[in-house]
Amino acid sequence: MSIELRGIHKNFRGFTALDGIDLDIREGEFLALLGPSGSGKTTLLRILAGLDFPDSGSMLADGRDLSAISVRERGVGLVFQHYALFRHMTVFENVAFGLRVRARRERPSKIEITKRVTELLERVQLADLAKRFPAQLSGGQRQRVALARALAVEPKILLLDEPFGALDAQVRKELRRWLRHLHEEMKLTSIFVTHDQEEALELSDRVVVMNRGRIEQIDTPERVYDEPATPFVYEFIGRANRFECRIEHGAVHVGNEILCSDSSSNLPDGAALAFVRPQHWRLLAPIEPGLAATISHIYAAGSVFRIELKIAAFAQTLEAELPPAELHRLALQQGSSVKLRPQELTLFAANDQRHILRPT
Ligand SMILES: Nc1ncnc2c1ncn2[C@@H]1O[C@H](COP(=O)(O)OP(=O)(O)OP(=O)(O)O)[C@@H](O)[C@H]1O
Repeated sequence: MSIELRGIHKNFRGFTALDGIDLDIREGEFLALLGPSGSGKTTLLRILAGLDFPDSGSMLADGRDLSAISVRERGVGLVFQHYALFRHMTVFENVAFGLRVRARRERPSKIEITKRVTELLERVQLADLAKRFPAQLSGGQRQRVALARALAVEPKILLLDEPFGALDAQVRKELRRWLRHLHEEMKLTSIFVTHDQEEALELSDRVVVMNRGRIEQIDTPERVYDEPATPFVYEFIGRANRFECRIEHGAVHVGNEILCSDSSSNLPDGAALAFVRPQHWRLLAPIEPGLAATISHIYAAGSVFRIELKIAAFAQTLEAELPPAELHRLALQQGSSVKLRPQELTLFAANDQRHILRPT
């Protein structure tokens, strides 16, 4: 099912939860709604599910007015963070529930229900646990039951609200990969709410970054990370060093220092925000030109080292990231003096126009 949202607004007693949402959801895609707490993700999902209604705006599903289609007819499968499984029913009965309560003329036969539920339990790798009750399952298993139950009614669209939010990191990682495979195998259209950027980037075809009831960017995971459309997206996705700066004749000034300059670019003069990712700093010997900095801490972080630096010229702590070989080659340690030069820098000038500079 494809969905087209235009100008969706939603207020709760004077508080604007959604502030003009325009969004096209394509058939077969996996879309992540990503944003901080309170940005409107759940409200948007509830509106799509038909559990809530917008104050204004239009919604079309395959060209039909979605608001005129009842919740049942919308064909949505819903999975929430807190698995609302029926405690007194077995896994099998939980999954069969949505089919058994259908009106007689729409209800599949008993044999068909058994066949469909058995197939689904195999798909979610729970066939062996069909006779167990929810209390006898792990959190991850319960969420797979919740998913099988949502899928039993063959939804046209699957809506998931932080379905793995309550699970520990390892189980969460496994389940999200598994969910991605399931999405492809079953040719679903899925919308997944999360405030975990890693989850959104790993899972989805496109990420919708939300902030204060608005969409900041809709793009592929690569592009929201490499080419953030706004300062908010830059800081929300991935690690970032942020500078308030001034642009004068192609030079980016921070305090009395020059972060980089590129006279060939047509940067507009004036105030701007500059961002540098930790892995985009070059750390150089103190005799080289660049920002003078002192290493205040070095942390081992898996396959890289995170380096905290203090800039002498202005009160700011920065973060750089280096592979171990580079750290050892430069013989860097706590207290070392270095010069810093950005290899890549993103500037948001007045009117939010974005410029990506890659000084040589
Ligand atoms: N029924 C309601 N009554 C009043 N305010 C509400 C209601 N539902 C949501 N809100 C408010 O609307 C805003 C958006 O809420 P929403 O649940 O959509 O955010 P979210 O991005 O899903 O956040 P979280 O990640 O914390 O779940 C919040 O400030 C919330 O307090």
